[in-house]
Parts: sequence; C-alpha cells; structure tokens
Amino acid sequence: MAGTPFLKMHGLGNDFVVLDARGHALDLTVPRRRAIADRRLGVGCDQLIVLEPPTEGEADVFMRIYNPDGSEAQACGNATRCVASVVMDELKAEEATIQTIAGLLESQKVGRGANGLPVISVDMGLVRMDWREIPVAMACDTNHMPVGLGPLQDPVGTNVGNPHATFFVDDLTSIPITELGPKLEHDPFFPERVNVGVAQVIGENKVRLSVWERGAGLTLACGSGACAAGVAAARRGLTGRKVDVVVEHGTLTIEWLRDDHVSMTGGISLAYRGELDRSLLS
Ligand SMILES: N[C@H](CCC[C@H](N)C(=O)O)C(=O)O
Repeated sequence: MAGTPFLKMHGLGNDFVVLDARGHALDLTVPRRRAIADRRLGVGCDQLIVLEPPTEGEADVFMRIYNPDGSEAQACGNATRCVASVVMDELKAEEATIQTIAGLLESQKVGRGANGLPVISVDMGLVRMDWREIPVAMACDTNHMPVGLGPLQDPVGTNVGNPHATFFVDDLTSIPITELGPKLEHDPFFPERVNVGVAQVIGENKVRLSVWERGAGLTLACGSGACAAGVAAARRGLTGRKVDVVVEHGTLTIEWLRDDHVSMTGGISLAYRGELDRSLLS
C-alpha cells in the first residue's frame, strides 16, 4: 500500500520533512505531527512543513509550519527558502510567492550553491519591534528588554512573523544554551514563548549565532533567528544594516531594508525523497 511521499530538506542544517497536501488534505493531528518529527518514532525534523493550496491570488503556495512539539509557527526562514526552490522548480520560474499565516513572502533565485542547488533570497516581511508585537508581557524598550537569566541579559526583542529574543555575548562558546534556552523560552515575559538567540559579533558586519528554538530546541540554524539577530545588531549599532550571520554549516546574509522589511539569503539542501508509512498517519 503506497505511503505518503515527502522531501527531506534542510537550510544550513535546520531540517524539514516537507509534505504536499495540495492534491489531498492530510489530517495532521498534533500526535501525528509529533510522531513524524520525532527522531526515533518517525522521520525526524526540526519542523514539519506542509504545502497547501494558496488562499491569496498572488501566492504560489501556502506553507504551514509545525514545530516538533506540535505547535504551529508563523515563520520559518530556512524552510521558506526550501519551499521556494520546490515551487520555482515546479513553475520553471526564478521567483515565487510563499503564503504563510503571517503574510506573503516574496522569494527569488539569486545564484547556485556548491551543491548545485539554488541560493534563494526571501523578503521575510516587515520587522516588528513594538513590545506589543513581539509580544512581551509589559511595556518596554524592545532594544533593551528587562528579562534574562545568568549570563544572558538585556536582549533585543524582534518579531519576524514569530517572536525572537536576541542576547549578545562576548563568548558564545561559554553559554550553556541547552540549560538556559528552555527556561527563557517559557519565561512568562513572553506570552507566546520565544525563540532564544545568542549572538557574538565576530567581525565587521559578521555575527555568530546559536538559537534555542521555540517548540523545537537547539537547532543547527534558524533563518528567522538570523533575521532577528541581524536587525538587532544593527539596532544596537554593533553592525551595519547588512550582516553575515554565521552558523555551523554556513552563512546567511541578512539585510534590514529601508522599508523596515528584512531579507535573508542563503542556500538549501535536499537530502532525500521518502515515503511516510500509513501507520504514521493512522
Ligand atoms: N521554532 C520557530 C519556527 C521555526 C523557525 C526556524 N526554523 C527558521 O528557520 O526560521 C517558532 O516557533 O517560531
């Protein structure tokens, strides 16, 4: 009995199972979403991505984003590049518009990576910086938020469709992010929880970043987190408005545009094409 096909993709090591529900709806209950994303019980991924028919005329696809804990996220930068590449291949186009619950994202092919796959640039939309839009639980200057734990203090709050707190440190390797991340993720200061970014300026317009992701934990890369870190570094005057954000498996180029949108440019990878056994969706 045929299973459900999927693509196993990643953006700089932030990995995804991509399902296509455009031909037929998939009943992805929370337990099923968790099972697919589980690295022992299912396929395993940082986010489960589901392609659905767009509901806005100018969009080419609707991209739904689920964290491994089953929660739905408003943005996923690395997955957006992967999905954009899939759609551009289908349309034989150099650009694509991806619809998400946070809005429409314009993407374009800007080159080819060493792996032969496209390098994609995405306008991740308007950066929101008001405390109500992060959101946080009290009125504050989001460039210096009154929340922290141990060596992580005084973060910058940014919403890129999803909420981010970016902490700047002198030595990223000294931070126990797997210990501090979950506590900050669930701090009541963040009513919708938060993605916790830890950033170190390592050169002119260059930042190294590690992210404890909301609903996912420590990932190898976080596209929206890189957008948040790039904007935060510029807001703090630590870099210009165009920043290279370095992670273990590569670099994302982030630009805080004059219209307060933020763009992200980077590569993608296709690991394999697979098939979910029916039992995973039963
Ligand atoms: N965990 C995130 C969603 C995935 C973000 C990340 N994988 C990216 O590339 O932006 C959240 O709940 O907001």
